[in-house]
Amino acid sequence: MAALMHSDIVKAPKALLHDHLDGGLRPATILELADAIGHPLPAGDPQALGEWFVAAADSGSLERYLETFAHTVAVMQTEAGLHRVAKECALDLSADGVVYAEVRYAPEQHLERGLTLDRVVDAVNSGFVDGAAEAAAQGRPIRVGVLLTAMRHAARSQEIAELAVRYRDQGVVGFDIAGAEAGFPPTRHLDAFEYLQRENFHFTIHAGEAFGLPSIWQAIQWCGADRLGHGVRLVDDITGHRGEGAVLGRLSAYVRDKRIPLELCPSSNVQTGAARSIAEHPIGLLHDLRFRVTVNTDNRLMSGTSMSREMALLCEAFGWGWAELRWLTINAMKSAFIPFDERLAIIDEVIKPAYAKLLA
Ligand SMILES: O=c1[nH]cnc2c1ncn2[C@H]1C[C@H](O)[C@@H](CO)O1
Ligand SMILES: [Zn+2]
Repeated sequence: MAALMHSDIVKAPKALLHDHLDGGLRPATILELADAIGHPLPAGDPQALGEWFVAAADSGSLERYLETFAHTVAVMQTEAGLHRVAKECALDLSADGVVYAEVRYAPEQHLERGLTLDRVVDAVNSGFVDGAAEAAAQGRPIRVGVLLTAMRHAARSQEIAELAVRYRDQGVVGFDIAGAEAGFPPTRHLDAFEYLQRENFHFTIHAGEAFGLPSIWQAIQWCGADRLGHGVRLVDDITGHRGEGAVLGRLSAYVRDKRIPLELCPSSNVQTGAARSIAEHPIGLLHDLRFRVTVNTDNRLMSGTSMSREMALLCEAFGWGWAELRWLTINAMKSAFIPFDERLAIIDEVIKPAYAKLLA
């Protein structure tokens, strides 16, 4: 059977758990916002700027990949800029057929022009509300939940964790830490994670992307992460290959037994060197071994991608079809940070009926 086409996949409902707000701007918007504040950019038209981001992020190193965010974060320092970026994010995801998205960003990176943390969160939230309302009016409803990220090299995780909890009834559904992984273990932020656990709050941790098993082990066993951002290096704890009786070590077995969700981001991993190619991406093995695998975009701008494109690439590389896309989508929805009854409603009322038709 021919691989599913991108245009088919756009029409299917999708759930996205790992998408950075500051990694998903429209190039045209960056140009306009940068012009208004006099921020110099490496290219002068939307096409060339989009290509510049992908090429610069295609670096083979997480540290260099992260340098490209200087240009997106620079134009997200005002309420109007943040509102616009969030609104367009909701619209772009819904146009791609995403029905549920958790979008993350680090409020502490948006204070350069005098905003407070609360004003940053308010501006982003209102942008998402307006974008979701417009998407619904266009007949493509989307639910957006926000994750607040703390930067792992900085020292504001406790403050950001408290901010997330304060906004838990106003659109913020979880917490995360991101940034360079090597040299910045998750246990540096143990106080924040312990606080979040006492508050019965949800969090994910970027771990096992640029650094290996110790980072994943700390995220799960010291910090108590609900999910793993990437977690792709978990394969270092699995011996053997696809279809050849792979053997799980203690940590990978624990992650699988506990159904800890993996937020895998195939294109991003190829760009930062965490995987050699999509075809060689560990998602094939992790799928075969029935880990709780989810597919994500990470940074749509830096990877020139979308949920539908990531899925199309996987269908092409692994011969996957609607059955696998349904499995991935339900895995993601089961792993979302919104309440159980709301997750179930999206699975039963939106995802299952749509995939039943596609599979028929
Ligand atoms: O894949 C990633 N790994 C670690 N950090 C990341 C990744 N993608 C984005 N970030 C960082 C850069 C952003 O400025 C920050 C908040 O979204 O998170
Ligand atoms: Zn990420």
